[in-house]
Amino acid sequence: MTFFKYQGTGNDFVLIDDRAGTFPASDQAYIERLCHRRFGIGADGLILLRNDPAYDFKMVYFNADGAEGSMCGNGGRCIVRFAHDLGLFASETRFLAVDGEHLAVVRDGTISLKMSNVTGIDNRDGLTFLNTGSPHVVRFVDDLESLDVVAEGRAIRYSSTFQPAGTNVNFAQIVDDHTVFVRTYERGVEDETYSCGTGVTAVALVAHQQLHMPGPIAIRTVGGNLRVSFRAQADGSFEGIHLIGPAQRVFEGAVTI
Ligand SMILES: N[C@H](CCC[C@H](N)C(=O)O)C(=O)O
Repeated sequence: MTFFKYQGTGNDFVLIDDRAGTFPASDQAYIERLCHRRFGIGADGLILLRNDPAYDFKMVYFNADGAEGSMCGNGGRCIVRFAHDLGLFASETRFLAVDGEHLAVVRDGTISLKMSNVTGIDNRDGLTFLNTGSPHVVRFVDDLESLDVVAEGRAIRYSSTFQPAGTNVNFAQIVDDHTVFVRTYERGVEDETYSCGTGVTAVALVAHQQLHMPGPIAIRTVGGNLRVSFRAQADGSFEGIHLIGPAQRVFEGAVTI
C-alpha cells in the first residue's frame, strides 16, 4: 500500500489515497501501528482521502491512537495539499470532513482552510472551553517556554470536568498586540504536538473575545507560523473563520506491515 507523509507546521500525518475504499479503517490497532514512531511510519495521525458524490473529496481522520478523531485543522490543510497534488482541483476546493463542509484555497505554498462556525466560548469549572471542530481548553500563561505542557495538559485532559470525551489543551502567551505563541497537548496523540490547527483557531477566538486582540491573529507554534482570521458576531459566535498556513509533502513510500 502506497502512503504519503505530509506536515503542516510540524503536525505530521500519513495520507492515503483511499478512493477505492479498500483501507481497513476499522482496524484501530493497525492504524496505531502505522502512526507509531518506532514500529511504523510515525505520525500524529492518519488521514484517508475518499470519494464523495457531492464534494471534491472526503477527509476521514484518525488520531495516532488509531481512533477516529474530531476535526483536524492542520490535517485539513495537509489533505487539501494532497488533493491538489493528486490533481483533484486547480486552486479552490470544497470537501467533506467529520464536522461538515469545508472550503479551501491553495495559493503558492499557503493553504487557507475555512473552519466550521463556532457557536460560543464557555467556562467549565474555571477553564475556557470551546469547540472549533474539536474540543479545546485555552489557558493563557506567562512563561510558556518553560511550562511542562505534557503534565499540565494531561491533568486537564483527564480531569472529571471533560469526561468521558476528554479535551485538547492549549497554553498561550501573548507575544505582541497581534501575535500569540501556542503550545498544545493533543488528545488522541496523548502528547504535545508541534502545532494543532483547531487548537490555534480556538486560541485566536479566545484572544479576541477575552483580550480584545483584533483579527487576523498571527500564531507562533513550536513547528511554525499560522494565521487565523474570523468575523466575531454580536451574540458571541464566530463566522468566516480561516486557518492559514503552509502544508508540505515530505515523502512517499510503501507500507509492508
Ligand atoms: N491536530 C489537529 C487536532 C486533532 C484533534 C484531535 N487531537 C482530537 O481531539 O480528536 C488539528 O490540527 O486541529
